[in-house]
Amino acid sequence: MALLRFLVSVSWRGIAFAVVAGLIGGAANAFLVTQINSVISPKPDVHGNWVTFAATALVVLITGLASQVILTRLAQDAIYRLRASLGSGVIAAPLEHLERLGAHRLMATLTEDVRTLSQAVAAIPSVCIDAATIVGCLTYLAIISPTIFAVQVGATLLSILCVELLATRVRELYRQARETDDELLRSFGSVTHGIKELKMHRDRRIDFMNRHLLGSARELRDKNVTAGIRFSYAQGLGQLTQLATMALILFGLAAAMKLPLEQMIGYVLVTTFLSMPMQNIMHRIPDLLRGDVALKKIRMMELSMETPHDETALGGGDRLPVTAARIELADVNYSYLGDQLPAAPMGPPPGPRGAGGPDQRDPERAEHPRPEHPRPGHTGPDGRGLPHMPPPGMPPQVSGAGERAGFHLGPMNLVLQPGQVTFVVGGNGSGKSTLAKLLSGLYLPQSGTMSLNGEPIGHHNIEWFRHATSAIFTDFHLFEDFFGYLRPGIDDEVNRLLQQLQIAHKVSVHDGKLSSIALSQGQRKRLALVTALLEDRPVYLFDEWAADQEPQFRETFYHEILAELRRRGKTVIVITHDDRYFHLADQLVKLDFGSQETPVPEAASYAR
Ligand SMILES: Nc1ncnc2c1ncn2[C@@H]1O[C@H](COP(=O)(O)OP(=O)(O)OP(=O)(O)O)[C@@H](O)[C@H]1O
Repeated sequence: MALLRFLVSVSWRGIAFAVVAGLIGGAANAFLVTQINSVISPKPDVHGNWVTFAATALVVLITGLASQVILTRLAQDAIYRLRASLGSGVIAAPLEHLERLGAHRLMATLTEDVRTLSQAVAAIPSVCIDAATIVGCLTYLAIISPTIFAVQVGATLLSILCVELLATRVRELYRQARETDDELLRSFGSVTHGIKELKMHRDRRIDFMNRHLLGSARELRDKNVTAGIRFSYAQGLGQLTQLATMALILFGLAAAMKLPLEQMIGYVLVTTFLSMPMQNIMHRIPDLLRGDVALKKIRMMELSMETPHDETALGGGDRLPVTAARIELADVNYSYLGDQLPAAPMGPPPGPRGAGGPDQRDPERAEHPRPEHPRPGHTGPDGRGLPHMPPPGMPPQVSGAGERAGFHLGPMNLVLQPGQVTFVVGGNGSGKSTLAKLLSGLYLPQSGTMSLNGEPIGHHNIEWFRHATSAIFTDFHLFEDFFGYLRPGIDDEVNRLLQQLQIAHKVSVHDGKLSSIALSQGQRKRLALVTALLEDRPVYLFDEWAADQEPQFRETFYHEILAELRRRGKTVIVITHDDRYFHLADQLVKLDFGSQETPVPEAASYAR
């Protein structure tokens, strides 16, 4: 079971201790049964006395407690590691992979899967202890009557088989329910983000509720109910098998084989002792099945630190950042591949651990190998071009049924110089933001060369390249703290910038923490600019930054802030639709449906 492998991977020593303690406990439990048996048996055993009973009970108590403590620690440690690994995994995953997964899937994994897995992992300690007790009791049964033992074990295996057969279907239902969870989370996302629209439009709201939110919720409920009922059948079947076995032994086997009374008493005692742990295990199985599904889902998300595209392995982060940046793009192409899942984003080649191929490290991956990530200009194993990817400069192809055609940007050829302001312009969806993600190092070109000060950029130095740029994207996030900037005098620096950007009356900073971020969109963008200016990096990238600013401050931005950055030798990239300011650019890059238009010698020709 993937769940157990996961727990063992956290600490096999801990598991080994817990298992040994559990087995001792199980054996002590069995011995307890012999003690009771010796007292109530028609031929009382002289060895059975209260001191031995008390000593055995103490062993049962201590070993049970010890394995419970060890396994609880282990389970919580596993959950902690999982949370830590998922958190870092999200940060480490390439942006394009996260974009393809979508926020709703990420949220479902970070909340639902982790919660489900926690429940499953937390159930494992008691399951282990119960299993040890069952082993102990069955061993005792084997000693008192090998015949009864054989029948009992046969019947137990039969009921396990019945439960397992039904559990396969139940597992599949839980898997489907988990997929529906993604949809439900997507609907909840629409509720929170689209609350204004839903409130304003009754018919849309009703339709949305019925078809999406309630639809997914109903489906989830039905799947869970069906799974629960099927599992109850499985439990019933298991119980029936056990009762039938008991009847067979008590009323058939005992008479047929003339089993002595002591053996029968021992058997009854053992089954009484067994019923509790067996029931416990049965009740925990749904939790374990759901946990197994959650773990597989987490692995499928490819967010684990073990994945070969782990960005923490990217190079160049420890190099000194450049002070002036000349960025050159030569025949650079980039394509989105639609939204198929699971995706195999670009990433550095697998490290030494992956030398045997990722499939060797994870048997589940071997079952579901990740598709190759086709790149423009690359060929498939048969030597022909791979599907979906247009050759450089060509429009995207419409792919097979159910897949959305991607978008292609390029080939891009441009040079961005220090002390130069470049405007990137073009219609909606022409690829400006995609170019911004390339220029800031969030995406890597799929073909062509992007270089910084003459050094080609790849996975080996992408972190170094990213550190050259301060970017404010259209969908930027504002942190309340100035993470990573806590240097002496930071408050004064920030407050001075807040004054300059005319928002000091709305927000202040104390110990690197902003007093508020409940601001208008324009004010929030000014705060983002504060962070960017604090970074003082050689490249500044603004994606439609001025669009939400009042006319007066827009003037300040284009005439003063950009001029100041140019004067300080910064390489400035401004994505804008505002043609009133095009004449202020040193260079204009115009995009049209992903293609770069022939450079216009006079930037002013775009001006009104
Ligand atoms: N993560 C993504 N996955 C797949 N396709 C994407 C993704 N992001 C953008 N696209 C597609 O790429 C194209 C270019 O998008 P981009 O955001 O670069 O355009 P833009 O020029 O910035 O547009 P706008 O002016 O409207 O902001 C669009 O057709 C869009 O559908």
